[in-house]
Amino acid sequence: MSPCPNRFSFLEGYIEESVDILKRHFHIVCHKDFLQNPALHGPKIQAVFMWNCCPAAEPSLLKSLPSLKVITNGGVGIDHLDVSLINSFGVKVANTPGVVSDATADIAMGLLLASARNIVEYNMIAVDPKTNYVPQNLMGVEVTGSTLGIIGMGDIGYKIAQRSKGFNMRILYHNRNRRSAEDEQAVGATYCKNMDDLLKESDFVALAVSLTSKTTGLIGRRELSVMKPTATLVNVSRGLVVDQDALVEALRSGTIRAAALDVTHPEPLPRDHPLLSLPNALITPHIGTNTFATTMKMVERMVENAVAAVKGLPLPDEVKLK
Ligand SMILES: O=CC(=O)O
Repeated sequence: MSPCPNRFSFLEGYIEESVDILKRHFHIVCHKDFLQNPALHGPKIQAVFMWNCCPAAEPSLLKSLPSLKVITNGGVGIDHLDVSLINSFGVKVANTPGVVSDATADIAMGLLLASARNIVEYNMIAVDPKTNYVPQNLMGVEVTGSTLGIIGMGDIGYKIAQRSKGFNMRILYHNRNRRSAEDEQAVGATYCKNMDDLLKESDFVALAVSLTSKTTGLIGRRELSVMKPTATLVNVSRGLVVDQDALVEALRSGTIRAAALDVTHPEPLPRDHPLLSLPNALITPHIGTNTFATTMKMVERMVENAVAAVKGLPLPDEVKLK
């Protein structure tokens, strides 16, 4: 793609190397600069580049961007965007599916292993010379050969299954649609039409669904009570998929063993949130895609979507309402 200095876009929260990619194709207007003079910048903006932590694309913003062709989101989840509202302004929405799946599946496995084997606690013990090292008091649970239940078997869920196969895990999955027999065989996954069957049998339950009205609160008090008391809940989807109050209660009462969460609601959690002080909750601040390689791939894909929209061409990853 050739440089196109007549294209304008927002910019917020980008690493330097990715800014270079953006600048090859767009003049950049940072969100904070835009806010200082919307009347000057607004009419020129043709593409908004955003992450899910950015301010929402509200009607007042959309009205102030008459030349806008596309909102291009870094990441697969677009639950923070009202696609039909945005489309009603003649603006397309794009995301970056595919390129985020490996890194997100890696984080799911990282959380699973860290929680199972108390890696964070042991790191604290190892670096604190005052602590007595008594491993018997902090036994981990075995990952190899255990049962993993994956809820949401899209690209990310499937990549979690691929990784789990290397740990000789028994893999159960629950998904709106059953995967093909070849997909199931390739990772040795068994379909559970009924989610409770998966919850009852799994030592680890990994959530990899998109957040929709159907998946909001999918794991609540009842579902947690169906899980084994020795089970660990891993969430790399969205915080709202889990009823957090019910989760706190389940972790306190021993209804389940532990939770390892890359996503919460809200993000970040307020400093006094009970989840932050529970010894059996391991929290990371939504870093599923946060590697250099994946970030660069996301930005490249965001740019491809934006350039296509500005040129009036089909978008590689347009989000279309079903
Ligand atoms: O949260 C990350 C994503 O939606 O890709």
